Amino acid sequence: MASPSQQRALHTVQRVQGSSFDIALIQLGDIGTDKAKNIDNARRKMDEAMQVKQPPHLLVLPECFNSPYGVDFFPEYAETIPFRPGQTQPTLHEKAVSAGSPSVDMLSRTARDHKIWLIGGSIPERDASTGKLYNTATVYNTAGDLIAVHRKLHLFDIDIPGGITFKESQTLTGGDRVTLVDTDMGRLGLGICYDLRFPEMAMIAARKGAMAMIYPGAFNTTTGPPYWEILQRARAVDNQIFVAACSPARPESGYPAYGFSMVTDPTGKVIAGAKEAPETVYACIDVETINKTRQGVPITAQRRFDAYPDVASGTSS
Ligand SMILES: NC(=O)CCC(=O)C(=O)O
Repeated sequence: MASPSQQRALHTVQRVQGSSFDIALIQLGDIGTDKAKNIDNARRKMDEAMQVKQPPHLLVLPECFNSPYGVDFFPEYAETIPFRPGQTQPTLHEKAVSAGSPSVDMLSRTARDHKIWLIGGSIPERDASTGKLYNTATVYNTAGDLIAVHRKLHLFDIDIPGGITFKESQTLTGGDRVTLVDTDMGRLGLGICYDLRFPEMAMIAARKGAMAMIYPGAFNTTTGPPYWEILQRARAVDNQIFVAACSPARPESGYPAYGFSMVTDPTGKVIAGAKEAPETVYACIDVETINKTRQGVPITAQRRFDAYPDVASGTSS
């Protein structure tokens, strides 16, 4: 016999609150060793992405957009970000642009100039008080205020003989929390690249009402083909949410970023995507698709937490 709370859950399909919005993933090319050039290039590509008939409400950049992706580069390219994880008040635009981080300065100005929401990919971050380095995504509202950061939680430490060996932990420290961002459009979950492999983050975000998981990323030509798309579709289907992941384009040399930025809907269908070359990917995150998917296949209301009590039930708030 189901308990009263299970009975209630059986009849309540979890509806997501929010409004539909357009997203653009900027698959940047030419990320090189000249940091100022990387920052200028990102700004130019974002300006271009806004020159369409129906400009997007949210822009997303790739992982490590201001620096080559490599452990030896992180200490040199790291910037101190004027926002601490867990901070509840935004860092206002004026403070963000005067804090001495050229990347934050550019991102904050871009969000404000275009009056858009912006997930500024990620950059190597140096914590001002501990000196530790992180791989960190920053988020801006339409006034250019810095409203959230996500420090990559799971560091990319892998060793595939004959494929790729990478050890972010040689120079980086992992973050310590799942990041949810409340926007005008609704709640978003945020992860960075390797975080995509850990279903718990997306599950927690979805149970707490996120309508999409957004991942700045940089898979590579070894792990990209077998894993990049299927991981995104799995996160989307398991949680009946949208998933968007933004990569750099495939470079001629250096870390072989995979490309293939894409947006997946709550049924697991890839609704927009790029190939290897630089490109901006546009898609609509439609709340009603989430609600329709959940009504048709009501797994959000059918979970049997009585049978797996060690898995937290989460909350829709
Ligand atoms: N930048 C990253 O975290 C890469 C993750 C990756 O390639 C993977 O296979 O996972």
